[in-house]
Amino acid sequence: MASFQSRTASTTHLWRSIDAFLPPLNGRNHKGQSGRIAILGGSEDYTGAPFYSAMAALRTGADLSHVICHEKAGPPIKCYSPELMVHPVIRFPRADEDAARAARQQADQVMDLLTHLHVLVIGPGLGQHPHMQRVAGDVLARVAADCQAQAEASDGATARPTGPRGLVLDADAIRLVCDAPDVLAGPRAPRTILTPNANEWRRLAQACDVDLQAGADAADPAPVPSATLHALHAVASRLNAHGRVHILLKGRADAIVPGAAPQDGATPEAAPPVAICTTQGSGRRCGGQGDLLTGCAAALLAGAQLWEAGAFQPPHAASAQPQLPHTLPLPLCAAWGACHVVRLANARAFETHRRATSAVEILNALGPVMEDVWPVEQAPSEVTGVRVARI
Ligand SMILES: NC(=O)C1=CN([C@@H]2O[C@H](COP(=O)(O)OP(=O)(O)OC[C@H]3O[C@@H](n4cnc5c(N)ncnc54)[C@H](OP(=O)(O)O)[C@@H]3O)[C@@H](O)[C@H]2O)[C@@H](O)CC1
Ligand SMILES: Nc1ncnc2c1ncn2[C@@H]1O[C@H](COP(=O)(O)OP(=O)(O)OP(=O)(O)O)[C@@H](O)[C@H]1O
Repeated sequence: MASFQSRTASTTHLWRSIDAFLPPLNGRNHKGQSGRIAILGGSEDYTGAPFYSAMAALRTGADLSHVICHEKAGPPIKCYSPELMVHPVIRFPRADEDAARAARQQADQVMDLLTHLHVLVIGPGLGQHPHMQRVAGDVLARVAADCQAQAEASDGATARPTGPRGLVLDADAIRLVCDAPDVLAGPRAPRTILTPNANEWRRLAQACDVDLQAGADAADPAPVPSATLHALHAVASRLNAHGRVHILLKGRADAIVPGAAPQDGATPEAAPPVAICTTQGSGRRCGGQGDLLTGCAAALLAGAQLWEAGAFQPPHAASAQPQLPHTLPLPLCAAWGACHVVRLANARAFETHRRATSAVEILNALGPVMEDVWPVEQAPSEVTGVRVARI
């Protein structure tokens, strides 16, 4: 069995990637060009989760952050923050309505809202109500199919997909993948990061028929045991055999593993790159940290995809296609960067708030942490004074 640990991605390469695809603050971009994100989640019971996710995306540098939620979640989320655009388009069907039809119609409305967005997060606060799951499952399948179809249509042409080409799936959305493990199987499926916690991971592995006990060695001293890394690779490969799906397993050390990527020219038995994040957080394990992580990952994934499309190149750049000095998958780098900053924000919030640290303090620490990690070096504006001209 190949050793995954020996192929652990060096953080130097991870840093270089994230440095490259963090949207530049050069005053040339207009609103939205550094990332347009939506969170599909938020139900009657859970309104905090989509708020944390959407706000974390903004604090990580995305320009626009939407929440698409149940009608009863809309008012509270709108009251939490004026910065979020909240669309409470999901409602339970009336007794005289055809439930499947109502779900389809609401999914249509959601799809309309997704036009021109870069990354969609599904799951935070979605809940397990069959109607919420049905609408979200329909949206997931349609985003996957649209991305595939539009990528095929644009081969050799300049047309670009108009819906999200990146997905982050967490919490209750992991159930959707468990129920339909082929939903992301296409060779041009959206680049997807699944972010299971230990509980969700067990469910996902079971749905993919991957035995978590195979090769398990209780004496393995690695932060993430080799058997777990193999299982992560097996599950990601089962979900997509073309390297489009990455799994970020959260825990004491976070592990990010891509599925098989035959297009990289790697031999089938070669081990894939793996990123492990052991950045010091704190002992505080309050709810909502996973939600913050999804928003950060979405913003960084959007940046990565925009960078790849040449969106951050200066005008008249010699090449529209930027290059990295390595072949680490972009979602791997984005996911690792998100783990790193959320852990740092946890540690920073804990310095002040100690046992009282909760998700809102971690959210508020994200801005200072982003500035520590990626300082903004100079004022973006080229305007140095006021000029009055006669016309
Ligand atoms: N403010 C809000 O609005 C928030 C809303 N949220 C939303 O709530 C919804 C449900 O999310 P969830 O996490 O409670 O459900 P799920 O993962 O099924 O856990 C069920 C059981 O699994 C276990 N367990 C959990 N983690 C584990 C671990 N690491 N390692 C091992 N075991 C673990 C644990 O059981 P225990 O072992 O303690 O008996 C737990 O009781 C979802 O929509 C989410 O987005 C949250 O994001 C929080 C903030
Ligand atoms: N034992 C741990 N030690 C240090 N950091 C951890 C630990 N467990 C999780 N984390 C950090 O917290 C982040 C969120 O993981 P967690 O397991 O709390 O997710 P979750 O249960 O899905 O969260 P949520 O409450 O938002 O649903 C992880 O990415 C990781 O960085």
